[in-house]
Amino acid sequence: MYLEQIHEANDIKKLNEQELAGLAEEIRTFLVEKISKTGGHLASNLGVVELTMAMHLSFQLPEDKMIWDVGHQSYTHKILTGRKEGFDDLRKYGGMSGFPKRKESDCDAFDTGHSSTSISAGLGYARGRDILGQDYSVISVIGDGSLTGGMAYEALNNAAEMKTNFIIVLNDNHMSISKNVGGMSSYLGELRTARAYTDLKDTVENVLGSIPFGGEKMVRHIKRTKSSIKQLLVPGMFFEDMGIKYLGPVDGHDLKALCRAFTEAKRVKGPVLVHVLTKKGKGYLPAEENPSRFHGTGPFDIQTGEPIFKSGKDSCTDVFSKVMLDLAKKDDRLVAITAAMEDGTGLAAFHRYYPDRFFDVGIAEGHGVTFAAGLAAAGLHPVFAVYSSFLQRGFDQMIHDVCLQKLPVVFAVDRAGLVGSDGETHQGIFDLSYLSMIPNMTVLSPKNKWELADMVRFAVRLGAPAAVRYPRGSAFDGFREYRAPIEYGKSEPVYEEEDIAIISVGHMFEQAVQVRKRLKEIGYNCTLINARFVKPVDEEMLRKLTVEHRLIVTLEENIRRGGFGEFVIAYLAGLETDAEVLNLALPDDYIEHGSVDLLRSEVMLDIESCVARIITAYIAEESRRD
Ligand SMILES: Cc1ncc(C[n+]2csc(CCOP(=O)(O)OP(=O)(O)O)c2C)c(N)n1
Ligand SMILES: CC(=O)[C@@H](O)[C@H](O)COP(=O)(O)O
Ligand SMILES: [Mg+2]
Repeated sequence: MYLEQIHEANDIKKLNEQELAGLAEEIRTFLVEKISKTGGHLASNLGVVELTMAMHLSFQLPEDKMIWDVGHQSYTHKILTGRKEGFDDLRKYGGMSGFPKRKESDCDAFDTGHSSTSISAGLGYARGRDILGQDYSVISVIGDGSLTGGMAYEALNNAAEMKTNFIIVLNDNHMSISKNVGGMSSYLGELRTARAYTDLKDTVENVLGSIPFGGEKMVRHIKRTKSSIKQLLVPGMFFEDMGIKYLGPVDGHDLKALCRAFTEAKRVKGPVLVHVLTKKGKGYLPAEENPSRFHGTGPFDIQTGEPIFKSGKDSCTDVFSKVMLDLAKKDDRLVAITAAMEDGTGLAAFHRYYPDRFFDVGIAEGHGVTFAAGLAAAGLHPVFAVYSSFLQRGFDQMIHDVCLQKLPVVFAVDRAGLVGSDGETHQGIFDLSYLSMIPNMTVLSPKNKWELADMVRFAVRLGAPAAVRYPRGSAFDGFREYRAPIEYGKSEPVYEEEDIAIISVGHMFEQAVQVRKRLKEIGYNCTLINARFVKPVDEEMLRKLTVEHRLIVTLEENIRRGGFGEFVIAYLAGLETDAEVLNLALPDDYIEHGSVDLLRSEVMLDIESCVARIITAYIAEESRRD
């Protein structure tokens, strides 16, 4: 009933105190109902309902700029800025994004998706405002998990120096996706109990102050000095010492306290950090009890919290998870690294069985890569399991720290290709390009679950930098009998005919089989090769194909630029051959959210489009020859 009164930004300011309490409750019910149907990031959103409401009560939109780190917690912000109808199509193709998008609303000040960017972007806004002589507030909201990312510290360091008015909200729910890790997390843990420090401060001051002859002087001295005692008495010293005013900790579910804190924050000249304590999953018991499971969820039953769709098949992540356990049993030098994604990358079991050989470095992919390089230099066999789009953060480290020294780090690149509903920021569509261009890097991609297992084993044995890339979701379980041992740089012929040859990269194999089947039904002869290696490419195979084929088709779920197909074109251009090459790859663009099937058809990479494009190219090639 209160939600009905929210049609656009700032409408929330029309509600009174009692109505606001009702609104918070309605928002939570709304979120649980909607996300139980569409899936989405539930737990983080339930945790920031009051925080978001307080921000919307305290600031003016779209004039003031709110920047949500990662942005997975921006659902209440979307509701309060007139987008509640969008939740029926949340993260569906053509529907509302699960992250802030400037193109979606003028109240979304900055697009996010990858972690730890909000302070940098906010600071940029704040300085831009100053230079242009404008007057608005900038508020960056960053979680305690995202505060494990290096960019956040680079930005804090810079903010402290710039001294411009800038509000940083630290949403501390004591959780990343899994348990938060690291020294800053422990420090925040101490600040969380700052109530105790405040009490202690009062007690110490009272006791000392009551000492006759000099007690008050001691209190004044303690307050002035930067001693460890002061550290005990003043929470947030880390930030304060840097030059960033610290306010808090504030109960993140107490709307009045939050609004008071923002009023205070607005008065501060220079950067200020408001430390807010929230509970991830608040208000929905299954999410409160298991925030990791409800961090990002598919559709679920509200009563039980159980997922509605359960795939009977192993995911690629499951396969990787099992191989790692098997490898660890035989190789006591094998170590595993994750950047805050132990569940998502399938390393939770490894963590349980081999806690001393497991490292969660926090949301710190760049550090993770160089840390792995160090482990390798020390004689260990590190495997860094990481999502394709997040590994973009470790690009220089792969070049400079791993490959230049030929250190044997294995990259298990999960979520490669289209990931679906997370959209533009999370599609793993650049890795074949950025991995293949690095000297000394070997790049493999499996056609099915058995080959995935074989490739991980191969990569660990290789003793040189190697990446194995595989997609989100179910692993293809066909073609089990095609399991010839992996040979360095060698592809795998699956069907050998003539006229048309399809070279398929990794998980596109399942679709390539279907494409070939259709072509055969129409009357075309068609060879099918599983590339296996994206680097080095099997050049001998390419040369052979040119002899008996008029059209060579490459199929990959990566952008065309710098991908496998582009290499094939360049290589064949250097040979004396008449064979034409058709690259079936992704366009030079960002690809939005939606189901993978829909997205593939949108970019003409679904079965029907591939068949049509191949026939068109073949006919063009025929007429060229005639
Ligand atoms: C660079 C990067 N690495 C990993 C992720 C995946 N990720 C999304 S949210 C999240 C946890 C963030 O924790 P926190 O900031 O505390 O927010 P909370 O979920 O607790 O609300 C992680 C690891 C990401 N989005 N970006
Ligand atoms: C917000 C974020 O970056 C993660 O929560 C991501 O959405 C996880 O994706 P998966 O669902 O593929 O694990
Ligand atoms: Mg958190």
